[in-house]
Amino acid sequence: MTEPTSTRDGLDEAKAEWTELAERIQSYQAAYYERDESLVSDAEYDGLMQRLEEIERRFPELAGQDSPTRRVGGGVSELFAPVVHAQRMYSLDNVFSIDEFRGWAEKVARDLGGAPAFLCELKIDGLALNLRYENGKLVTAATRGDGVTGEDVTANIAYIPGIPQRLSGTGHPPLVEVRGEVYFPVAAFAELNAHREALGEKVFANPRNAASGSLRQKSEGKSPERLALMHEGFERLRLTVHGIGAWEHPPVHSQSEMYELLASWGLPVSKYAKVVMGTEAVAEFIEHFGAERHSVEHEIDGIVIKVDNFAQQGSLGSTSRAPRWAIAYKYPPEQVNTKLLDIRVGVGRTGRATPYAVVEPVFVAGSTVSQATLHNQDVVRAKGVLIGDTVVLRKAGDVIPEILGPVTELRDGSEHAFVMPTECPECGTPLRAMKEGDIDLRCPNARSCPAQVRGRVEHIGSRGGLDIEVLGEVVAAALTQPLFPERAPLADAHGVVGEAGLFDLTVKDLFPVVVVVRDAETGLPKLNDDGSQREAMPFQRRRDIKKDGPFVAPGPDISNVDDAGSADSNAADSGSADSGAADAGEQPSTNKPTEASARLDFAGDELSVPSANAIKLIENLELAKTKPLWRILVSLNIRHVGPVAARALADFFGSLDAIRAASRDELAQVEGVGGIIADSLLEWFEIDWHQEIVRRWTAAGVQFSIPGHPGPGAAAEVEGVLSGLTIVATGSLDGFTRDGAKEAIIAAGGKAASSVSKKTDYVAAGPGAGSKLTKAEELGVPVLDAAQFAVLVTEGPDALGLTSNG
Ligand SMILES: NC(=O)c1ccc[n+]([C@@H]2O[C@H](COP(=O)([O-])OP(=O)(O)OC[C@H]3O[C@@H](n4cnc5c(N)ncnc54)[C@H](O)[C@@H]3O)[C@@H](O)[C@H]2O)c1
Repeated sequence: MTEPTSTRDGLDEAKAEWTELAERIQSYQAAYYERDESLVSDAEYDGLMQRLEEIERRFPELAGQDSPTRRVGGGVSELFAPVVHAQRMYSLDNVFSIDEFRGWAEKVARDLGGAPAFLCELKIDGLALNLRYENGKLVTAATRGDGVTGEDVTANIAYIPGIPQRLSGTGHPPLVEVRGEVYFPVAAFAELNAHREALGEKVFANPRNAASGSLRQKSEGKSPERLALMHEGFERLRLTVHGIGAWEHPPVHSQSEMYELLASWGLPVSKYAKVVMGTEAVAEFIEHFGAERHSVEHEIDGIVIKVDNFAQQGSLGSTSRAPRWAIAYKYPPEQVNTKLLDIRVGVGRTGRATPYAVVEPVFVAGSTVSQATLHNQDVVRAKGVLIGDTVVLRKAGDVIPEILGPVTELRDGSEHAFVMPTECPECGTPLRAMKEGDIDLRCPNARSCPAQVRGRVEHIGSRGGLDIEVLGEVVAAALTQPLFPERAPLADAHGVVGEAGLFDLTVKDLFPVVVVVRDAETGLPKLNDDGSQREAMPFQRRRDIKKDGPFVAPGPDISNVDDAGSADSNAADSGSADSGAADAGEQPSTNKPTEASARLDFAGDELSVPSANAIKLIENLELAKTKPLWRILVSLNIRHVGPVAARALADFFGSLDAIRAASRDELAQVEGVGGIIADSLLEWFEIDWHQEIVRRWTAAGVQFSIPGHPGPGAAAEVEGVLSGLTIVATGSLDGFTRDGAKEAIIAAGGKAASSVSKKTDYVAAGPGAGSKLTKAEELGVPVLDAAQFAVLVTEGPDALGLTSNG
């Protein structure tokens, strides 16, 4: 028996899916076009549209006139009078890869009988506007609406700078429709949002929604403050023209020529548009602006590629939704929606308590994001996010992810506000502001808060400190074990952790223990791609590794633990629920820090198979004792004393004793030190437990002086390729951090100065260099780029073949 046609081909299922999709898309369109809210991310929306198109390709009978694929999304709100466009306004079809673009270009070339010239433009993420000029005078301004009828926003347009009420020049046609995009420059968007927030107005999630929400406003019923805010919005909007509508017999033959004509009439056209031949040139344009996306003053979500010639545009025509002579290439999204699962607080090296968002893991701009910092409780309040909200998360390139705000329309009442804890989540000490008026809260227990000790120990091992390969975040955590600090290798006889005992450690102290991996600066647990906490066991011995299973500790203490599962459940019940790492108990994971694993150490002295890491750490600590004085100074974790200040202090004074003996003035006058660092040093020396660190490190053999240094003032000159030369580094130099550039100069025997004078021999300048570069040019000081600078610090000035200043 043959099946009925409809079910045989899966038409019924397809129809059900189509209906559901179409309804969802329509509800998203209503929120987006009418209320300026994005209930889902653009990428998700585009995905739904693509799916709808796919279904319609298989079942063309489903693609009726009312399909979202056939219509220009958008409508006309009752707030505004309707305006019928003289010529229809279109949307654009999309491609999401260069290959897809090539496919489109091939089809166009086939239809035209040859490859056309393409006009490449930035796709501005704003709001489409239609300006109707009659004999050179602006008559109406309207939004796109459904493409046939738009909303009359003429009154508001008058306030937007750069939109002429009357065209300049001559030769204006009786009627011309000019189309363009109204947008917020990125900087203006941030400022507008700040003002809106201060007035208790809804904050916009992105510049496109802000442009639409700002333009589509009425003055009726607004308080004077809100009217002022509305006008501020208008005045910050800008227009870029990107097309024409009705115009009988335009006097030019191509869109690019037309832009020249419109510009001559005083209309704002884009400076980025470019006519190119061939798909490779288009691909280059796409790649170029993909990399330079953030150097453009407005948001772009892609590139629009148009057939430049009007006659060719005409022969290709349009569908009911979009022209066939243009296509939008969309860049991968930088903004996504996800769920805010929780807001937790981390404590970093300096004791700062930082709220951070735990979100449902989501892939954006090349990686999976599962958390984002929220800086402090004011920021949480300002963003208006509640735990349980759907939030907009943005990650642009390599920039750290940021929560932009909530999607308030999706709230169901189950969300709740974040309350900033009053106590340090890691040690329970009451948090407080460092200074009056300081919004950041800190844990004042600098001495033994495990979070702070862990951060300091990691800093000691870092490249800018003693540069100890094995002493990274994992080992630092293991040495200070937050779940059972009193059992940590760095705990003293009273169970208090601290770095004083670092150089007294022996291999025996380094027992296997499971640790939660955390960030030293923020104290936030690092997460795996699936959102679970990252854990590690740095001192695992070979025989501890149980085949095919999680780690189980040997030894008498855990003889009753037969598998890791029951060890885990012990941990969840263990009495340390209020310590920071107790979070671990909430995460599904096989390797939780357990009391059993934290204890296993004391299984006895026998370390028949010691951990390779443990041996390496002890060896490296031994070597570190005689590292250069500046590295030892950095390792003391004195506020503001980084590698540059530490080198200056070490070179000038030659020993920690001499630094301690110096007055504030003597410290402050050293080049690269100054008042703030001098104060910080004096404060540091006053604290007992800091003295204790120095005493114990000294007793363990750490060298706090430069052998043979002649004493304060007689800085031991480093001999090198830059001896006798003064160099200023400014701007961002590729391959060097700011401190790194100075360090490189000093290490090569040069003097790293911070201001440019006649005595300066070279200035190395990268992007962002400001007045120093100008000064260098005025004084005729040779200016080097990053590549030349790299040669200078390694091979010296001769290798550059340049003469220095003077
Ligand atoms: N997140 C949501 O809920 C939601 C809902 C609806 C729409 N959207 C977004 O809007 C898109 C659909 O909107 P659309 O129909 O306006 O299409 P579109 O924004 O993808 O492209 C068409 C528009 O691009 C604009 N544009 C910008 N620069 C241009 C240039 N140089 N040349 C020509 N046009 C230019 C024009 O205004 C034109 O109308 C979706 O792809 C999605 O990104 C999102």
